[in-house]
Amino acid sequence: MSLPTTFDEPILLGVIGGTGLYKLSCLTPVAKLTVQTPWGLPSSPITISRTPSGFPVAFLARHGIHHDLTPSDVPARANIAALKSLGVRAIVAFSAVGSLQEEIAPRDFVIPNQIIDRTKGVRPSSFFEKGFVGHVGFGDPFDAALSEVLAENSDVLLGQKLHSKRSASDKDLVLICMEGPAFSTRAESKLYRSWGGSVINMSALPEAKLAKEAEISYQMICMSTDYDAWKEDEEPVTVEQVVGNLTANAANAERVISAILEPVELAIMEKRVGYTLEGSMRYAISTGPASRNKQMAANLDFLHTGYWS
Ligand SMILES: CSC[C@H]1O[C@H](OP(=O)(O)O)[C@H](O)[C@@H]1O
Ligand SMILES: Nc1ncnc2[nH]cnc12
Repeated sequence: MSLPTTFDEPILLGVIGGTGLYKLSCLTPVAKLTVQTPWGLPSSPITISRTPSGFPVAFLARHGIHHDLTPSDVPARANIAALKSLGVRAIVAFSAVGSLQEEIAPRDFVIPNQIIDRTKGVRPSSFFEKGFVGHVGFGDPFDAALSEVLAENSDVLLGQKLHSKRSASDKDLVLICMEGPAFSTRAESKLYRSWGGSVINMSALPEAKLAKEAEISYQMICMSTDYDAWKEDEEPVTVEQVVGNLTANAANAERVISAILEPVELAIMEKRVGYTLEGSMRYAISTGPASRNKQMAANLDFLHTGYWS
């Protein structure tokens, strides 16, 4: 059945699916949008569905619906800009991750609060470039209010643990984002453990940075699929292991998705989530008005309409 290709209401919540999550199977799609942006097309068409109480949710498959994009090739700027253009205020992003700590078992879920960047500078990582320079604060890469709503509502796993930082005194949950596509060596994996890494993936960056620049609240929910390569008594991770654990744990992923969508939508409607960054980019520009590149200014107007025009 072909779906409508337009949708006229603002869509406040976006979900980005990672490896193994190519659609929101708990919801029925009501529209499928192809959104062109100044940074190209997103990884996939954006599917709109409604939650049981009628809130629209926008879903995007990070690697494409057939998983044909490597982590380095994901058009993250187009993905974030496309969601922003639909009115999205908050993004819940899913990711398959390796565990760097014994206590985070494969199939556990993790809501990290910090990131260490181990990408290699090959991914366009900002909407701001030469000719229009802007700087965004990234000390706290994830949105604390969104993270709290997710932590409160995700503890629905059968037989597995949810790891989240609920108070200032809890240990940081640090996500290492590496370039890939090859997995880490054993030596790298041990190095990341010595840095305090909790989990590792190839996808949090630049997604999280771009969401900040777009003034969108962003939090990643990670599903652990393996112990990476640091465990001497185990074979290092393979993609079969990742996919096997994702498949075996699909019911828990569904449970988490079904449990979080409505509380997050409600938090956005009540402005508890999705508004902390509003207006922050307006004053984050270093280039003087007369010296700004006109094409870039036009592109940025797609993201933040009227801020600098
Ligand atoms: C297929 S294993 C490595 C791959 O899985 C994760 O993808 P995503 O974060 O989109 O779920 C990881 O980041 C790598 O891209
Ligand atoms: N060990 C690992 N390293 C990087 N990305 C991953 N995604 C799932 N497992 C991973």
